[in-house]
Order: sequence, then structure tokens, then C-alpha cells
Amino acid sequence: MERKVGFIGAGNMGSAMIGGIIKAGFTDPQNVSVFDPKEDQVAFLGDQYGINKVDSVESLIQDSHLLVLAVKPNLYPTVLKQIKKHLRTTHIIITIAAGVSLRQVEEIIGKSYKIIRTMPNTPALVQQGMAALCPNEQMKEKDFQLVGELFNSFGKWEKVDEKLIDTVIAVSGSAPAYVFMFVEAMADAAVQGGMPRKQAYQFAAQTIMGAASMVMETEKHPGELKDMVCSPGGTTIEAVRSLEKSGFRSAIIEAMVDCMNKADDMNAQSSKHSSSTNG
Ligand SMILES: NC(=O)C1=CN([C@@H]2O[C@H](COP(=O)(O)OP(=O)(O)OC[C@H]3O[C@@H](n4cnc5c(N)ncnc54)[C@H](OP(=O)(O)O)[C@@H]3O)[C@@H](O)[C@H]2O)C=CC1
Ligand SMILES: O=C(O)[C@@H]1CCC=N1
Repeated sequence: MERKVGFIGAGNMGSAMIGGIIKAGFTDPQNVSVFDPKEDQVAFLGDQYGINKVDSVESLIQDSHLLVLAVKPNLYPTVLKQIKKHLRTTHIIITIAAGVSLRQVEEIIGKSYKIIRTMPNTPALVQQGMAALCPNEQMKEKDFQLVGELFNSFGKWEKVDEKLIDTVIAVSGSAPAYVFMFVEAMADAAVQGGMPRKQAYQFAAQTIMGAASMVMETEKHPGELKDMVCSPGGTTIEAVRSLEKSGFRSAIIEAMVDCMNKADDMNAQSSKHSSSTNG
């Protein structure tokens, strides 16, 4: 029972987690259940991974130990109210939504449940995810270890204080989108230089993956790694000069600050909503 995982919602993020979990063999596919009103999506996941398709949230809860709430943040209050009456205190409730705090979840279902707020990202699909985990007080060490193992199956994770979660959203949850834009822009330029587009994506993506691996494996300062590419009077320093002129770093920093501010606005919105619906 311990490794039975139920997904309420299996859109972009839920299905990425499911893909990683099955590929890593965290549990048998028959131990993963999914409930989502999108029938074609559920059928696709069932065919692709051999997981259980269930037609009610009640049976999913009944048959799962780990419950992943993979619906949009605005649906959290509705879904939490719906599942509340079926929950057992042994369940581990895993939240993944931007802007929904542990406190807000506890305000709806009560404080006696094991809840862990997490922030995954879509590279989970290829087992290269990065996630943050913030457990509530009911989570015991063995519960936390189990969730850690679940998240290990689709990438890396760090335990963080919940007050850092908006920063996590900016630096990893939302960040794959900016990296995909970077790949696209690099490929566009390579196409402009005459390279076929498909080949351009390979060159751009492998270069980003290689550079990221150098940061992780050498533990050298990224500035030093950049300097190692810049030959005096060479090509790279021309590109670096051009990027600095266009405000490349500032554009990234500003984008991430906007991302954090948006997450903070979402926190405020959902907090207003939960206090208005809970008296
Ligand atoms: N996408 C990402 O990269 C990341 C997303 N997240 C978080 O993950 C959560 C889901 O986001 P994402 O996967 O992008 O969203 P999606 O819209 O792709 O997926 C949500 C899924 O939930 C379904 N759904 C709607 N209502 C219910 C319900 N009552 N019960 C079960 N399923 C339901 C939706 O169906 P329908 O479309 O028919 O409504 C949809 O298939 C959000 O809270 C988001 O903050 C966190 C990190 C990264
Ligand atoms: O865009 C969003 O709100 C979600 C949260 C992190 C990634 N996607």
C-alpha cells in the first residue's frame, strides 16, 4: 500500500511526474492511479504507461497512500473540499501548486493530515527534474523519506523552507520555459547561419545540457567557465559584448523577479479565497 500513488489531475505536470515514476520503477504501474476529467489524456497515460484509470476521486483516494494534487491552483479549494471526507490520517498529500500554502490547505482539510508542499518541474518526464519539498508538522521522517524516494525517481530535490517556494518557482518550476526559449532563439540563429532546423535544436540543446553539467560537475564559478570559452580577441567575447549590450542578464533577472511577484500575488489571492470560504 505504501507505494500506491494517486494523481488527481494529470495534465502537463502530473503526466511528467507519472512518466518519470514509471520509467524509474518507483512502483509497479498498477500501483499508480489517475483521475482526470480529460478522458483522452487519461486513456493516453493508461496506454503509454499501463497505469490505472479510475473514474472517481473516491476510489482513487481509497486505493492510494500518496495523493498528488496536480490540478490548477484555482481548483485546489474545490478539490480539497471534495476529498476531505474520504481522507485517512495515514494518507500523504502532495501539493504541487504555485501560490497555495500549507496553511491554506490545512485551513480547508484540517491540521491532522500529513501534507507536503512541493514544487516540481516538467523535466521530471525525462528524470531530470528539480524540485523543492516542504513538509508540514504531521509528516514523520519515514513519510518524508518515502516522498523523497518518489521525487528521486524523476530527478533531484532539496528540502527548503516554505518561505523560499516563490523563489523556487522562478529558478526551477517555471524556468524550463525560459530555457526552451533560449534553445529556440539559438536554433533560429543557427538556421539563419544555414543549419537545418532539426540539427540546430540538437546543437543548441546539447550545448545547454553540457554547459549545465559543467557547472554541476566542476563546481567552478559560472563566470570562470565563461572566461574559459572567451579567447582573447576571439569570437566568444564579441557575443558576450553583444549580450551585455542587450541586457541579457538583466532580462533574466527581471523575468524571474516578475515570476516571484506573480507567485506572491497568487499566494495573496488564494489566501483571500480560503479565508472568505472558511468564515
Ligand atoms: N506545468 C508546469 O510546468 C508546472 C505546474 N505546476 C503546478 O501543477 C499544477 C497543474 O498544472 P499543469 O499540469 O500545468 O495544468 P494542466 O491544466 O496541464 O493539468 C491539470 C489537469 O487537471 C485536470 N482537472 C481539472 N479539474 C479536475 C478535477 N476536479 N479532478 C481531477 N483533475 C482535474 C485538468 O483537466 P481540464 O483541462 O479538462 O480542466 C487537467 O488535465 C498547477 O497547480 C501548477 O501550479 C508546478 C510546477 C510546474
Ligand atoms: O506557470 C505556472 O504557474 C506553473 C507553476 C510553475 C510552472 N508552471
